[in-house]
Amino acid sequence: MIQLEQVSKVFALEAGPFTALKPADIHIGKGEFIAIMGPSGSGKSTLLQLIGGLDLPSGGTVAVDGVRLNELNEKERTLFRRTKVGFVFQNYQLLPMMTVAENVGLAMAANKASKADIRARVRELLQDVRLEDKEHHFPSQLSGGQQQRVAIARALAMKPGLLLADEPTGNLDRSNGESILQLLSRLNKEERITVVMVTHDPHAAAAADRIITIRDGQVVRDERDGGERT
Ligand SMILES: Nc1ncnc2c1ncn2[C@@H]1O[C@H](COP(=O)(O)OP(=O)(O)OP(=O)(O)O)[C@@H](O)[C@H]1O
Repeated sequence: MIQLEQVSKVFALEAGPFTALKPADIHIGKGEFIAIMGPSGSGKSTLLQLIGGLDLPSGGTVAVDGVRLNELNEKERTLFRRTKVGFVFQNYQLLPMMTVAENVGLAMAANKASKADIRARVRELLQDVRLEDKEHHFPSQLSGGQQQRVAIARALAMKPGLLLADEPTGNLDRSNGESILQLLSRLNKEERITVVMVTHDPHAAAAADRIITIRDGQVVRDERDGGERT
């Protein structure tokens, strides 16, 4: 489903070029649940952004469902992100002036879906994350765990096959973090959504079926079910 071939990322800094990701080959199959681990600054978020087309590599290619992201123009890449990928962030990134229902329906509204379709899908999603009674609340009226569940519902609005989560449990206590991990696992197992989650928490990573470890911009380990792959 996702193929990274010799993908690298170099940032041009005043002090000179800085390599955030050294050339890496990573293949992610449909329906996998992957954790990307590594110390702070090792390149985890950079890798996630390349997979999701939020950024383009300096070298190599990223292909999702056979589509090479570097061959898309800006408009096509925006459409790709909006329809094929769901993004979840550590700080939820909900819009504070919009209700839960409006936040969840945002991508559909941007894609010009009808009001009735949006209402039906939002209801379905909020049931899925067990927040059907919070439809008219504003994000500030919810707990962190609830806000993250809204963010996950929002990410799923366009029925993407791929969910990318950057430290989704990073701001949550153990029990709220646990419920987010269970939700991601259920979406992965029951709805066959491919999940790629960045985390530095080994407990969170244990929810995944495969753990890719990065250090200093280099993939140093790729482990599945306790057995090493590379
Ligand atoms: N836009 C940018 N411009 C310059 N340098 C960047 C940029 N984005 C990331 N970097 C650098 O690339 C390296 C990798 O950053 P990245 O955010 O991928 O790390 P990370 O493993 O996700 O870290 P953390 O766990 O702290 O979030 C860091 O040294 C960072 O400073």
